Amino acid sequence: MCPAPALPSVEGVDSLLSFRSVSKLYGDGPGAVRALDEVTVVVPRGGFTAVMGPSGSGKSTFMNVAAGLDDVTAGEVLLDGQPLHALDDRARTVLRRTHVGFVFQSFNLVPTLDVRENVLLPFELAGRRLSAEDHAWVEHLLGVLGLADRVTHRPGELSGGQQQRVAIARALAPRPAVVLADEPTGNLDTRSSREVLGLLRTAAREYGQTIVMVSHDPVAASYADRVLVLADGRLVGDHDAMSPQQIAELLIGFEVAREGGAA
Ligand SMILES: Nc1ncnc2c1ncn2[C@@H]1O[C@H](COP(=O)(O)OP(=O)(O)OP(=O)(O)O)[C@@H](O)[C@H]1O
Repeated sequence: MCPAPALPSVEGVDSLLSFRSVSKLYGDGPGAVRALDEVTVVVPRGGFTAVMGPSGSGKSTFMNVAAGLDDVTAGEVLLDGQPLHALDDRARTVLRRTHVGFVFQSFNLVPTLDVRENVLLPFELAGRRLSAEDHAWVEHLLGVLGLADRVTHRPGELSGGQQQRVAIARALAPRPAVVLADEPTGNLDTRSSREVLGLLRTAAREYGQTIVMVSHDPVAASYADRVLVLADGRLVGDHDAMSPQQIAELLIGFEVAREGGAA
């Protein structure tokens, strides 16, 4: 299996995604919600980054903005060196198709396509023929994710966890430069979760893919080599790899500080 295609490095460092003072407001006037508040961060190529934080802290907004699915209110986002705000919708779509794989909280599978067709959809959309290595990688993913005996089933015939695994296979299949995964293990049992997390770690370490994963789960985040913490739209933590216990303590610390601040 060959690594993800090499892409030019950005800004002198090998960064794939960077946020510069990014703010995102929903609505305006006194009722506006500041979902991201002056977030500045550089995500290096080939890293596995977990994004954590309480409900409503801005994690999904972070992912949507990173992918150019949502516009920022202030600041800028660069994906593979390209400032997203400077691209029109078509150029953003092309950039996403060539560089980004998604695992959404809602799996966004195509109900009329079977498992294999769903997994191969990114190739179809990009007009890309599968190489022998692509075929081998897709079969490997279907096997590791426990989907080999489900390839002709449609999403409606699968459990929630199986659908989630199809979404993960689809995101990883074309070996995109960056995979944005929002709670990718949310519907999975312990064993399937470990397999998915191991796969994401392999994608980063062995194939140089950049993984950004939102999770509430300290065990899931402990597979990452970096942990970002958001609270009220602000980046309040940026840590190297930690154990599940350390992550749990960190999150409890932030909760206590917030409650103290709110009291
Ligand atoms: N389309 C929208 N319109 C208005 N407010 C929004 C919209 N999307 C998100 N928000 C608000 O922005 C803030 C951040 O939301 P976001 O979904 O990014 O949080 P999150 O950390 O992903 O939450 P969760 O863990 O519950 O999924 C929240 O206060 C939310 O209510």
